[in-house]
Amino acid sequence: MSPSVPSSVPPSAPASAVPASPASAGTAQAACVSIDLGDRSYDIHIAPGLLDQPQTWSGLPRASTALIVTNEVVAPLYLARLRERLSGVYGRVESLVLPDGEAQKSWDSLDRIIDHLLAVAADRKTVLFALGGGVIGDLTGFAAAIYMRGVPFVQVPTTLLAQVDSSVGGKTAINHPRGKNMVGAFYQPVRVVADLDTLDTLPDRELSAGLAEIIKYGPIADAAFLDWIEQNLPALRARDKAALAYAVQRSCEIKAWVVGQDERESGLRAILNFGHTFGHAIETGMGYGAWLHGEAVGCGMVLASDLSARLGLVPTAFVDRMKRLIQAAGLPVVAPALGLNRYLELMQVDKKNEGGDIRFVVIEGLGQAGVRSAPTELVAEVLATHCDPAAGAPAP
Ligand SMILES: NC(=O)c1ccc[n+]([C@@H]2O[C@H](COP(=O)([O-])OP(=O)(O)OC[C@H]3O[C@@H](n4cnc5c(N)ncnc54)[C@H](O)[C@@H]3O)[C@@H](O)[C@H]2O)c1
Ligand SMILES: O=C(O)C(=O)C[C@@H](O)[C@H](O)[C@H](O)COP(=O)(O)O
Ligand SMILES: [Zn+2]
Repeated sequence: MSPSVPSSVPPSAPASAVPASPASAGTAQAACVSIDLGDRSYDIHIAPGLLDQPQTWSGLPRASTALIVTNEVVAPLYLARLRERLSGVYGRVESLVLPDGEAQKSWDSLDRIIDHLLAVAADRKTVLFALGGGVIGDLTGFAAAIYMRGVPFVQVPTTLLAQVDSSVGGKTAINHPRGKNMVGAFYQPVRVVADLDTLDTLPDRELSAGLAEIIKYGPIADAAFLDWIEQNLPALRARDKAALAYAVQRSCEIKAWVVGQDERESGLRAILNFGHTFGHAIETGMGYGAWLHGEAVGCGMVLASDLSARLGLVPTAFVDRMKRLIQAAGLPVVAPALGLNRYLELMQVDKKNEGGDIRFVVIEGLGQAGVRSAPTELVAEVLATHCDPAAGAPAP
């Protein structure tokens, strides 16, 4: 089955709200994107300054206790401010500060969250707040899904990647040494609060990682957005707030539109995995954290674009276009030489696979994606073209 994208992607924001070029740089527009999932529907709030506004935190599920889960990098930056706001809402505001890094998406960290909840006698109404990037979001979301069979949680994403992707859609997980996100649950947050001002403190390398997932939405669903990203890449890299606001909003609109139709990835949702079959293999094969998720996805999109071309679905000019854009975003475009057999072994556990066939998200035309298996010889050609033994981990 090939879940191609239907022709009607969600309409773009009104032209007046879209920064058309770097010349129109300015202040960010506040936006609210809704994700329509029946009784699991929720809003994604996107604006600068949200963290400190009392109204951001009103209307959440009532409870006596809130637990903020964050990490050692984010806590000194934002924990006190979130705690202050939440203490006006909840009688007791607890916090748990974990170490930083992709390696924390583990049984051990999950156990620490569950143990902390039990130690503070958190009841089944306790609300969890995931304050941080995708690692904290995926981990806290999974803890929320399983603690007492499910407690509400709020995503407070503080990386670009988390604001445009991981905080939205309810995929929660931890990693396994054999594969990314291998243990997890579909479990939706009750709200997403994306304060654009938190991006001010993000290192450049992490900003680029977020750009990878933004770029992804163009070829899979919205050719006009791909054009816009190309034109506005310098503004995005310079952290122009209006450009970032639009990129976050448009990414969330597209993701909400996809997830609203296929919450549990029975078909269409798989297009959000463009670049991820190769990308997850790179992350796992290199050891979690050596390549950032966004870096591996960026490079993975180059390989998946080339595979699309070799399958005769897009012209080679499209591969060159994607490679140029990904490189210009500050992302690696040369994959590590793990060897064909190791790549195949790693991709053999991909969640999209069916009946032993490795399946890739391919581009079938600008703004349209599908999921297909490919002859091993073509995969080998792609790897031979884009892997280099000199491509170690990207420089921190
Ligand atoms: N659930 C999903 O749908 C989904 C989607 C995409 C990615 N993911 C997952 O997300 C993870 C990657 O997320 P990520 O890129 O946010 O990585 P991350 O969570 O590791 O954050 C990146 C780095 O930035 C730091 N940081 C966070 N906010 C900061 C801020 N405002 N200022 C300064 N530093 C800050 C973090 O401590 C970390 O060092 C991966 O595990 C990936 O698998 C999940
Ligand atoms: O939300 C989705 O669906 C995605 O595929 C988004 C991806 O960017 C994200 O990395 C996700 O965690 C990958 O999911 P997985 O099912 O391939 O582990
Ligand atoms: Zn991803």
